[in-house]
Amino acid sequence: MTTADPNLLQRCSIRLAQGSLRIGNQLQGVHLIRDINLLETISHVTHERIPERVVHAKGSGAYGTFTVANEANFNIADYTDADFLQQDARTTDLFARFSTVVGERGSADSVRDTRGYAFKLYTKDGNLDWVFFSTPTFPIRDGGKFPSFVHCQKRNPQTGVRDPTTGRTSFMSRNPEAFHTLMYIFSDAGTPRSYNYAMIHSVNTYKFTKIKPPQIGSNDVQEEFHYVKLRFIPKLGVQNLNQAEAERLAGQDPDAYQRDLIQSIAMGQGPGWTVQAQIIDPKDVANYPVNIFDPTKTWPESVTPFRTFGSIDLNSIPDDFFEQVEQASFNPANVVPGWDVSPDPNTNFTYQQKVLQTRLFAYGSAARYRLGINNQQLPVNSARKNASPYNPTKRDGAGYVNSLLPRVQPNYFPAQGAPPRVLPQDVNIAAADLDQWSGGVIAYKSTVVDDDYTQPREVWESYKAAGTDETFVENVAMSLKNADFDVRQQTYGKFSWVRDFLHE
Ligand code: HEM
Repeated sequence: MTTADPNLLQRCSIRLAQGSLRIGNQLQGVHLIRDINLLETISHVTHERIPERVVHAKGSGAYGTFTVANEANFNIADYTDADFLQQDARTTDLFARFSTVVGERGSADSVRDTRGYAFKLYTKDGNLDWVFFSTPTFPIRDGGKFPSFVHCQKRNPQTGVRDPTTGRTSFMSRNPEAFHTLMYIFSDAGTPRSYNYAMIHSVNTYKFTKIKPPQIGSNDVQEEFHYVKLRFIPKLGVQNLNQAEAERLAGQDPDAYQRDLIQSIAMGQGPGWTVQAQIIDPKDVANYPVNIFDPTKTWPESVTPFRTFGSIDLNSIPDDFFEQVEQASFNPANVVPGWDVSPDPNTNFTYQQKVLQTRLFAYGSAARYRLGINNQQLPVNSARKNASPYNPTKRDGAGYVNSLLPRVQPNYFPAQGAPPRVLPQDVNIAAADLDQWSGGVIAYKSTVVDDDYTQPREVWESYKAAGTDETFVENVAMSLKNADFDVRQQTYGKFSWVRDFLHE
């Protein structure tokens, strides 16, 4: 009657794994509260679920490495003093999670959507998260629109059904800054062959930073920076499904992308990406042809070419999906010295963008709700043991284990005899004019101008040149076929800003 399993329930053996202790015979008996196994295992199964991510709920994860691989006559270390980028061929371990945006945890992988690509690089200076997309742009440029942007793609709050009248097109047609992103989502790039075959883009603008040594006779340490966008090119090539193939696959195998990721790694043929950067000097921003902080825009390659500086390769899969993939939490606010967020500066541009700044709050908030205040101590999220700096004031709270902190350390700083936990010197990070702000509070709402359609038109011309324009129109039509007349008209009307042909 005894089944010994030392790994369960505080390591005590299970006495009655599949039955229960009861008084009385057979089915007429009543349970005993001393049936510890029954009480513990039932309590555990009723607590198994945690909230799924409000977006990007369906995802897959894998481990791998980032390797510095500079192209000829280029050295990324000229722009950043991020430790992990200082030497060619230096490798850094990483964890990656790939996802769809809209669907719930059980939804199909191959539906038309953007794909999320999140990377956690376990650097010596702590964790750096790159939380990126398959599309080069984002549909909104004001964080205040994010709740509506999410809800419009989710289920109708009355019926629980996802329907096109309350859906993506209804919202987007009233927020035409989204149309550049829709140009990508409604091409076959909206249904990649699997996660392994898609482009990856940072979308938001970040900064590479580098500390300049003090001038002779001065102690003033200055930080110089360059604005940067990243792009990763799949080593397996970009491969997409058409609408019919994607629909068939969604029915046949909703987990097809996840399966492909796992199987390709198991066979030693895991996916990889070549990592590239577009880099802009802050002094060139004012006269740049587009607002470089607008996530609905791309930076023209003809003006700012991509430079290759690294490679990402995935080589192993987590041994516990819930522990490592479901409990992973990424955050663009997880930065390391040498990489920083862009400030979305308030210059003389006609509108401001606050998407990245909204994100800096949103991900930590989501992680605290989903995983608790000590989410960063979960093994997949925590910095590696050899990472030097840490913050001793982040102590206690539910689920606190903190095996990474040296024992017997004060929970404040500076403290007598404690090791250094802060950067050795104060740095003047407000070095550039673009980082100086002043002004009053304004209630701001972004407006759409004709120039917002310039890049969508360019994308449309590229489809015509490649012969994929018909496919794009079919994909739009398929997604709108069940929508209300008004929504269809509104959407086609907005696409006519892109090109009259689409309106016909
Ligand atoms: C205002 C804009 C945005 C807000 C407020 C926002 C917020 C969120 C939230 C709350 C989550 C769930 C996090 C969690 O539960 O752990 C999430 C996930 C994610 N977001 Fe965003 N997001 C925004 C824009 C973007 C953009 C522009 C990108 C890409 C460039 C992006 C990429 C991702 C990815 C890849 C994930 C999944 C992370 C994972 O695998 O756990 N998001 N976002």
